[in-house]
Amino acid sequence: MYLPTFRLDGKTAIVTGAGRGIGRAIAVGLAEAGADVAIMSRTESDLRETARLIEAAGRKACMLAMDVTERDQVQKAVSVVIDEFKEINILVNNAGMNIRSKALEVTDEEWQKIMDTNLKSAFMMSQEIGRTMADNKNGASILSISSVGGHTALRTGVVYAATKAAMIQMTKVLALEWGTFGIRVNSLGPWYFKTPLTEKLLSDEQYVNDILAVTPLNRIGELYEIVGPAVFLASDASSYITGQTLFVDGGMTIKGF
Ligand SMILES: NC(=O)C1=CN([C@@H]2O[C@H](COP(=O)(O)OP(=O)(O)OC[C@H]3O[C@@H](n4cnc5c(N)ncnc54)[C@H](OP(=O)(O)O)[C@@H]3O)[C@@H](O)[C@H]2O)C=CC1
Ligand SMILES: C[C@H](O)[C@@H]1OC(=O)[C@H](O)[C@@H]1O
Repeated sequence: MYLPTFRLDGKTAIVTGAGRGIGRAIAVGLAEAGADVAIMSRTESDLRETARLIEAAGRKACMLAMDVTERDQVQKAVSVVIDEFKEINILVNNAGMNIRSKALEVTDEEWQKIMDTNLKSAFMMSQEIGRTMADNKNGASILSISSVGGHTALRTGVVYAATKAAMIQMTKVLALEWGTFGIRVNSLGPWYFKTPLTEKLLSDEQYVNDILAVTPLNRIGELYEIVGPAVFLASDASSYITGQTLFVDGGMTIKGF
């Protein structure tokens, strides 16, 4: 038999920023693949809807309304999830935001907010959960949601791009350090998907035309198209893959002329 399993039956996962958008899609997709899923964001009503979808998929949901930029809240949330699920096999660092200022207009507050939400949160979550994964040596998987903006220049903000590029490097170094514990660390680099973060931009016809002009598949991605790669990297089907970034971008990052 050559085909490995893409299923996650008996596994447990944590997804940050799972209240809506890509995080909700990945959280529900992991549940549909068999995992019990802990979900984190600040808006409880959003989390309740995601939890409903996870339970509709027949899996357990553990809801944590919290701020991923605060170390004490991260530590408390991880401890609650360990109490509930006993161990954590999969971490998805998805929480993120952007303030699309031109470089000359970026304020110190904007810098800090984007850095804390996108990068510091992913590192703190990886540290706090990596500790437990290292103890369990159970073949864990950490997946961070970077962006094509971590690989190529976008007009959507220098600070955001810096956080997403840093996530790609953080992925490589954590993969190097934690391979000995059997922990795999990878990233996904999405191009545009329609979510609350991008809804306004994607309602502008000219902006969408500009996107399609640099996208070989000539269309915007559908949320299920980011879920498949996420389940792949979370599952044993990618058991020999670590330190990598998989761009889910309709070909945008290879666009030449
Ligand atoms: N959509 C796209 O086209 C692309 C998105 N990405 C990346 O994908 C990830 C998800 O993006 P997307 O789904 O579009 O974004 P959304 O804004 O739709 O969702 C972001 C999620 O993160 C949560 N979140 C934000 N800040 C915090 C915080 N401090 N503490 C806890 N949760 C927080 C939000 O909930 P709440 O505000 O209630 O806390 C929300 O659930 C981001 O990292 C983004 O950079 C990358 C490339 C393209
Ligand atoms: C593709 C980018 O990650 C995405 O595009 C946006 O406008 C968002 O702010 C992100 O930068």
